[in-house]
Amino acid sequence: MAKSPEVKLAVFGRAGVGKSESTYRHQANIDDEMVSMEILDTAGQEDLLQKEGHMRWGDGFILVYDITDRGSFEEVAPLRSLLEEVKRPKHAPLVLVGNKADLEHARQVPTEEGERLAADMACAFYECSACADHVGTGGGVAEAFYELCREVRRRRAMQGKTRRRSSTTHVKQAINKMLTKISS
Ligand SMILES: Nc1nc2c(ncn2[C@@H]2O[C@H](COP(=O)(O)OP(=O)(O)OP(=O)(O)O)[C@@H](O)[C@H]2O)c(=O)[nH]1
Repeated sequence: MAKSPEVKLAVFGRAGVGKSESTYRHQANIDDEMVSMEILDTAGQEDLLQKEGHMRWGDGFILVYDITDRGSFEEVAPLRSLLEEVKRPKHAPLVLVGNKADLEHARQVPTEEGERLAADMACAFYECSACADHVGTGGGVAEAFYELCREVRRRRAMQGKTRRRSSTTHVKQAINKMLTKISS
């Protein structure tokens, strides 16, 4: 089985949304590849400088809100804007997670709103329950991490191709120059 390089993932979200419970597994077999993830569980209370530092550090990002806390949902879009600013001109791979899906009776954010926000941010969306003892919400936490790893890998593969293409272009240009010189 192939061994892939480490993927650095950072989990962001308001205090209490369930980020610690989300940092769940550090090695996984994803699509027949062993992926080791370094997962940073940021503190909900960190200041701007710390947030920016963690955003620069990460390869991929999980933005978490609590479906029973509308305020935590409203903090997602500003987090995403900061992420875009820090990573510009690149777009950082991310997934959106609505946690505490087991607390349906206390829901404040409808699933459709989460889906809409994810569509606006062009990322995958999961509603899940990070509670270890909760069974039945489709194992969303692990799947969210796996999908993020896949997205990081897809981007790396694309960047590799672009780099290879551009270095081939340079070689071709150099050969053309030499040939022009020789023939003139
Ligand atoms: N019902 C329910 N409770 C959860 C879930 N995930 C986390 N919790 C609870 O929510 C509380 C806060 O969870 P944490 O993981 O500490 O939250 P956090 O986002 O790491 O908070 P900070 O470290 O303060 O930023 C804890 O009591 C958890 O047990 C969930 O999916 N369902």
